[in-house]
Amino acid sequence: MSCNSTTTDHDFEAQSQKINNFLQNVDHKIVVMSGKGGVGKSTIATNLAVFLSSQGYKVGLLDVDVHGPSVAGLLGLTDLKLNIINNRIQPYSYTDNLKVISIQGLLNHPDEPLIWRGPMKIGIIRQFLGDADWGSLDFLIIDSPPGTGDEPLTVAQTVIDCQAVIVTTPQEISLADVRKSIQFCQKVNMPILGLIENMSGFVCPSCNSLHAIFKSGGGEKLATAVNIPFLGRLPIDPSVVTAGDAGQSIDSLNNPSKEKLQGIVEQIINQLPNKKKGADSTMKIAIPLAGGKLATHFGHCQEFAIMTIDNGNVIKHETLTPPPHAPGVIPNWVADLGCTDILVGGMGEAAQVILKERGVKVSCGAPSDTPENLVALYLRGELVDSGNACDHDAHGHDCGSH
Ligand SMILES: Nc1ncnc2c1ncn2[C@@H]1O[C@H](COP(=O)(O)OP(=O)(O)OP(=O)(O)O)[C@@H](O)[C@H]1O
Repeated sequence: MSCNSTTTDHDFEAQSQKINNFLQNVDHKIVVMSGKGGVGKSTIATNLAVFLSSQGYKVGLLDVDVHGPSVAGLLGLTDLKLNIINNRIQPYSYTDNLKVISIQGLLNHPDEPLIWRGPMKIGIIRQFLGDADWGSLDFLIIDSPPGTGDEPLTVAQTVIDCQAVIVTTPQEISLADVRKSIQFCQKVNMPILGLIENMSGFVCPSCNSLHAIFKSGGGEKLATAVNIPFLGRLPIDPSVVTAGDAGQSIDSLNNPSKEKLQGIVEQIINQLPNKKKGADSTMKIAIPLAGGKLATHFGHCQEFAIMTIDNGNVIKHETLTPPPHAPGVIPNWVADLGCTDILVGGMGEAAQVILKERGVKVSCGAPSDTPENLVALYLRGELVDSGNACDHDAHGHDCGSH
């Protein structure tokens, strides 16, 4: 192996580690795919992200359609520019709950075409995942270009636990391509959350009756035939085009399309294994303290702040003394308290393993600050998990991991 390839392998591994660190802090990863172009995949991905974030979930929306990014335009961000700080991409905060990354934010001009081959596309998608400060998320929604090319394949191979939502229109020609998408998901072992039939009939604005212009019901029949959940259908609605062109979400419409999409979002949430997590759930966050601020020595801290959060508000703040330090005792004590999350400076790997096995989300790399400030940063998604296990050799101390 040449020196160059060793360096490249090493860089790839290092980036894979960063990607996995990020993904560990995302509860649900969903890629929106379609077999055919122009079926409304970006419209659905973008609006799914908007609807979920307006329900209080922390959502990241990632546009991996390198050649035809649409997400920024659909959100009215035609002059989107992404900042890079310390070599890390800063997602655009559309709202407090919705962060967005699209290749468009890195172009000099929105109309500039990208003439890229596979490896470059794979590289930028991996950077969007591993070298971006997303913070922790309830949902990562990924808008993929149509078909089964480099982009969906990179997502399937890189985003562990990713699930697919497939969008189709009712015509046979579109359904034929969707069968390919379904087979693609099966081949790469990516679970399918379900199928959405878009542009399913036209509701006449004058008489309110439904006209099956492109037929209707084909998507549902296909979903039943291949035994995947049918998530719902959206009719052809001229106001969806007007809203999309104006950079407004379907949430702003107050018409049947909004209700239909709301129903689809509920179906998606119902399909998720962990659906109680997120906006409506209560969180219990543990923070090791010394002198009222985060203690860097997790295993030997004086006390723990235990903050209970309900719908984004701190409703209880306790200060508890942990049991004496011994291998595995403190991580299990934190889990026994019912904590859902723990914020630490660094933590030994063994302690991290115990906590993760017991369903406690670990966020490393928190600065020495008061629990109130740290929780506020964490809830805003601004506390970035460094993923660092404690380096014992460097610090010469015991983090309570053994
Ligand atoms: N239900 C709908 N009713 C009417 N128009 C719609 C509907 N859904 C999407 N559209 C419109 O169809 C066009 C294509 O939508 P969109 O860009 O979301 O498709 P896509 O599948 O992501 O396309 P691409 O192949 O470029 O990725 C847009 O103008 C959008 O506003």
